[in-house]
Amino acid sequence: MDGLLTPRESAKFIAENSRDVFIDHGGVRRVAELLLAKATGPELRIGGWKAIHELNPRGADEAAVNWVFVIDTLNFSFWSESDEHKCLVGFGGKTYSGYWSLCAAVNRALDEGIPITSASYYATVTLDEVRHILRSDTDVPMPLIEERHRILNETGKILLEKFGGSFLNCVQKSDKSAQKLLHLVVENFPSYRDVTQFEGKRISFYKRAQILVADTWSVLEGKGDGCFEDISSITMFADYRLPQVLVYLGALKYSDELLEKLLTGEMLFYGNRQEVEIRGCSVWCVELIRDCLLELIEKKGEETTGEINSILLDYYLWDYARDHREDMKGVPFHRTRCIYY
Ligand SMILES: Nc1nc2c(c(CN[C@H]3C=C[C@H](O)[C@@H]3O)cn2[C@@H]2O[C@H](COP(=O)(O)O)[C@@H](O)[C@H]2O)c(=O)[nH]1
Repeated sequence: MDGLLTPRESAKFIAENSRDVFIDHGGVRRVAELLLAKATGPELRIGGWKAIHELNPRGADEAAVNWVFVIDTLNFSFWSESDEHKCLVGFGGKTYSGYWSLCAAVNRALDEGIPITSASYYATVTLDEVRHILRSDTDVPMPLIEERHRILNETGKILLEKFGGSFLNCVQKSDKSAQKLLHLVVENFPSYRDVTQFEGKRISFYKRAQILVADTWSVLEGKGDGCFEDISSITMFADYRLPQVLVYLGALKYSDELLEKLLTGEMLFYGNRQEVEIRGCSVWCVELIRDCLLELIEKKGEETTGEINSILLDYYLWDYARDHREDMKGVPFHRTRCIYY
């Protein structure tokens, strides 16, 4: 699309023109110092994706790549009105909420013999079947079930028509370029087109497309078809958890007016100025944290296992938010109901 800014350009432009969201450079440095202590640990490396998360596939084969594709096609909007009443999914003796409830539901379906990761199945899956597959153990269903059904049918049909029914074919068409894969995804799959406008410019976040590239890189362990030479060009993924944790850690600040609005639980519509500022400033904030961290590692002369990029920082901060849910209770996340994040 002409005049469309890349996610990185969009984030920089938004941060430079934001009125209600601000990056705190002292906070950026403090987060970089927090991460420095982890720089040589198991979290800030590609292997963490499998080692830390039991629901993620163990394999690196075509089935694992197609698991990632269907998960990231549905990877949006898990937040519930009240934290006490939410969708929960039991699997393997554990109970999962939020994003993990989706992974648990997909793994439960596979265990029940439902081929939910096969495009030939989900291209024509019915709404009732999707309701069964994503069913909650509580009386609160997973949000946006109808949209998830529509997107599964749409995405499955396109994968069958254009990529022989397997996302691995799409990956192989990218010639080991993360940017080429990102653009193949957004050009062919409409539900991934996370674009809007800000101050008269057309901006892109591509949150689900970027996390799809990142998760493909992770599931393939950065090897073979997943050896993207430009993987570090992928920015952090603009969801609703990362802003919350960046505010909690002091790297991001909201104006009093915006904070008041979020504390009352008011919804922000997709593309609303303040919603765009929250997402854009969060992406730019993580870029600055990464730059600061790489400087600190340089100064310390520390050897790290492989390059630390925005993907690994994002994964770490997202897991951190999960592990500190209680401590973060006082910091609101922004409530936008949409299919993009
Ligand atoms: N920025 C960013 N956002 C991420 C993820 C993930 C999970 N992905 C990786 C992490 C571990 C696995 O290994 C996956 O590879 C989900 N989300 C978003 O969060 C929201 C759900 O939050 P809660 O309601 O608390 O479950 C929703 O918008 C969802 O889209 C990530 O990593 N980064």
